[in-house]
Amino acid sequence: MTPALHPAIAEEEALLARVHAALVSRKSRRSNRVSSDELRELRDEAVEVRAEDASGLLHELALKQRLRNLPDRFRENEVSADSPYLGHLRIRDGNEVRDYLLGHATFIDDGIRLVDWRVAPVAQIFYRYREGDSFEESFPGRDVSGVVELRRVVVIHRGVLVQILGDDFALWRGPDGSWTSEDRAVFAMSPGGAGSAARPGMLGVGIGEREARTDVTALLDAEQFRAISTPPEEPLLVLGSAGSGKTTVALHRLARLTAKDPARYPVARSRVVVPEEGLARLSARLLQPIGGGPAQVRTMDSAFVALANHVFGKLPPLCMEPPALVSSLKRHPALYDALRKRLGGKRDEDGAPSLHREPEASNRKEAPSREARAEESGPAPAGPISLFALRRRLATLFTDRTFLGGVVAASGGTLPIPAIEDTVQHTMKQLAATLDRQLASITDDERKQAIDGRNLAEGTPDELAGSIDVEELPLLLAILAWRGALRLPEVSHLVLDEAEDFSLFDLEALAGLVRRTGRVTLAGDEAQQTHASFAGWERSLATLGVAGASTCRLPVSYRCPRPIAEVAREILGHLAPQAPARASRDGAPVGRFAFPDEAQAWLFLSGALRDLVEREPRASVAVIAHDAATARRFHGLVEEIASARLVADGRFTFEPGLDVTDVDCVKGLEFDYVVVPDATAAAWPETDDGRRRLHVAVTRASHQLWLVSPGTASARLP
Ligand SMILES: Nc1ncnc2c1ncn2[C@@H]1O[C@H](COP(=O)(O)OP(=O)(O)OP(=O)(O)O)[C@@H](O)[C@H]1O
Repeated sequence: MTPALHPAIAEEEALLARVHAALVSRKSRRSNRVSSDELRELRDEAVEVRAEDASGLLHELALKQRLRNLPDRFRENEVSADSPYLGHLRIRDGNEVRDYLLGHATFIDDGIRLVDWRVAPVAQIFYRYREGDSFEESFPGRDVSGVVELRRVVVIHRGVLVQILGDDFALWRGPDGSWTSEDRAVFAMSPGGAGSAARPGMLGVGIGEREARTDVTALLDAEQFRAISTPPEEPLLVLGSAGSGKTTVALHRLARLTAKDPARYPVARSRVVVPEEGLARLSARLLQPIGGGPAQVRTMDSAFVALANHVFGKLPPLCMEPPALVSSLKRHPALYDALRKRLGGKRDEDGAPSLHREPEASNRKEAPSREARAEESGPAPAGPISLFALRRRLATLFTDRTFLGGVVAASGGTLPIPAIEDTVQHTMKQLAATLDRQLASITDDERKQAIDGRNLAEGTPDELAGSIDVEELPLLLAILAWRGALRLPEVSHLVLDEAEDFSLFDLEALAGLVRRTGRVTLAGDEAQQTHASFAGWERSLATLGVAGASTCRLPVSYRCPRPIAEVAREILGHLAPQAPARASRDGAPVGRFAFPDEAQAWLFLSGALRDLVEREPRASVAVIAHDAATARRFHGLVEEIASARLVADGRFTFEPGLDVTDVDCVKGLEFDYVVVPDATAAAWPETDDGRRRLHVAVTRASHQLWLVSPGTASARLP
């Protein structure tokens, strides 16, 4: 502990004590709030008492009246005594010195100025300047200038000050209450970076020992804050490599603009759409403390089911997991172009039956009036488009080998030829009469059940009869949009995270939510696309209706320490961006282990994991396999570890412990430790897709990565 830093600790502890005292005093004044009856009694008394007693009573009356009228904003935005603020700023303006505390709520009392980072103009100074910098800023109605005398990030956990990060030092309190100092560079992101001298052969760098993490709101860098402060009416695309803070920026932007102008941008009418369940859960958790809790966070599937319900009413049964190639074809830009040519015009061009029917016969829930439609999107079609007719037209195309062959040919090799036959066969099964219809002549219901009580169709190809693929919903909505017939309720702001995974159909449909406003934030990284659906940023933005969106590229990779960032880059090979993001810190070397077969590899690994969760029960550990079946098999080996969870559907709890999962579930997520248990050439092939998927898996680690290869190691591994 550097003795020169003692005054910083004393100063911050004294400040926290003052804040706590002010909070207690505010609370007791509030609990003294008086009812109207009490006030009336006091007033009556004041009229009746003798003159010499009246002044005391009147004073009490005035005080109680004032307490009663405390503004509501203090009631809504409670400052928590457990963690009242996250930053401390001192500025000098001439002879005047002022201290500000930065938090998630406003509290101005007893000489304490605690301001909400989202709305307080002074927050700009905190994010844009460092200690010793002179500043000049324009705040609404005035210009301010001065010098930043002090700028510290603080972590207060359960009411106790546990970390102070100055611009060039880091201090933290150990469990015994003693303080330790470090150079700030070692401490760039979160406590686990310390102890990075771990040997590569040992899993564990001490991350689990500390409980409190620095609030990322206090750590935002100037670039990130600039992106967050983009005017709310401007669409914004946030790019950056894995872990550069894209999600952080997108969600903070949403929280800030909805807090600054809640009437125009009501948070409850804002929407966040992400590809997978895990990221949806994480986004909802991240939004909570920054004031974005009421925003609607949806996975793509659930968002499109809701929108299709709104437009078409009741939907047929949905096939949630169509064969992989069918799904790739239905999300591909080549299909978008081919369908747009066939079905995109206001009139059917190929003499096929009309897709429209008269409004009376429609199953649309809220058919807009013709006048409304004409006003919003030019000439109205003959009537709302019928879901039934639309599906029939699509099914005709999805069983037309010549049409599908054209799509595959136009895909530039990104769709394989078997996608044609897979799509035809799958569509035929969906077109078949449902088993219920085939068995309509059997009247005894019991005879229509299997002996285990399940429906006869369950688990058989008959199950598909009458269903439509969930991927087809955006496609149906996009066709309506092309024909000027898509009417969706507008949202106040739309965030699309992992935007490289949104197909053109998805974007065309979602454009309906922001058609007139363009109020969107997209966050993405082309190196992380895990489907062949990405059509490039330019086309994606144009399809969403925000072709001129501002773009920012975040330059620092915060999540992964340097050794992991380097391995990730080598895995990407020619797909890596020209200018690599700067890794924010060093860390433990990546562990590489090769074994002749799975039995040995996994035996070794399960022992190492058992040790790790015992040693660091507070750490988050993920075993990320290339597919769900491998994850399930590996889980079988560790299931007796109390904190081991198999996560196949993205339902992460974000509790400490061991999650065994697969790469499709983890996009956008982060774990202290990541282990890839099947780092082999077979599991992660040498294709662009294979590289990107392995890259996604390894970049989930914020402290240490292990790659375990049973059999031939992936050639992609350095
Ligand atoms: N300025 C910052 N200082 C320190 N940590 C930061 C900063 N910005 C973001 N982080 C942290 O870096 C990690 C990665 O952030 P985030 O998930 O937003 O990145 P991302 O670019 O969306 O990643 P991915 O591409 O994997 O989805 C998080 O732990 C976040 O809290």
